[in-house]
Amino acid sequence: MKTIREAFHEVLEKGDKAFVPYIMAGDGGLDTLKDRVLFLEEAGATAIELGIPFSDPVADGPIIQAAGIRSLKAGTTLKGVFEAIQSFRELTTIPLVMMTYLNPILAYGVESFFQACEKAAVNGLIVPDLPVEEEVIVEKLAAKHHVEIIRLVTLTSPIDRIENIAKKGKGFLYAVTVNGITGSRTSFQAHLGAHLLKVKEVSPIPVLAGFGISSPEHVTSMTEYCDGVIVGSRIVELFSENKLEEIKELIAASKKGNTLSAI
Ligand SMILES: O=P(O)(O)OC[C@@H](O)[C@@H](O)c1c[nH]c2ccccc12
Repeated sequence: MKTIREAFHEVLEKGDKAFVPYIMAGDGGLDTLKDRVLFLEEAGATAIELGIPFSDPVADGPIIQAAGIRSLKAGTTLKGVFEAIQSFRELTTIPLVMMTYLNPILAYGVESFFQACEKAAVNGLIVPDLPVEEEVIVEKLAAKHHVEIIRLVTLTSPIDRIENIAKKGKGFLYAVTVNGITGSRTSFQAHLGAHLLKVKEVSPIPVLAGFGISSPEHVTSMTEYCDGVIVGSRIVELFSENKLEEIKELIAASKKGNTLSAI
């Protein structure tokens, strides 16, 4: 099993860019999780971001919210997700990054949560409603159980704050590309490329762009300015429509020598 650093190093050294798909755990039933993870790994994902369904997902757009509701209706629990991961984790080599709001972690018990992460070999954690200033709540336990906290920076963060966050950051830095919630966009701000280059300049760890990326052309053009992309809503949508070939095309666009022209 690779660490986040090893997985990214391998990809970037080849001249490819990283591709991290987001899936909602338990969307389609928890038994689909293994197949989806293995499919994404086979298709060339560098790591997988695994969402935990939550009743009040403030940063999620409509597609991911709907996936969360489907998953909760299917009876998904955090405990169930850990058990599912454990059951197939040995078959995978790429890192798993869990994305959850703070509340489910507190409800599970912070220490038990990190113990379960370690047992299931979860490498990283994204907690969108955990401000850097309050990370002390989880920092020590995360380190003890070998879970890297992935930090987010936004378009409106001043560059010195971005630099601070990047320097404290582990794994990779998540550069949010739009103001607002997750979900597909047709266009991005004109100065986004310059912003991403600036973030890259101050970050000692790989910078991945995420939010709104939904086509192979987006992937190609975004990766000109950073080390890779995270795609959520579009992947969730394509899985629910069973359009697996389109998922492969999205991932392939992050690899060197892909034939798509940038937009
Ligand atoms: O769905 P999009 O626009 O492709 O964006 C990725 C995003 O879904 C995923 O990383 C994510 C899902 N929920 C989140 C909450 C906060 C930050 C990030 C996320």
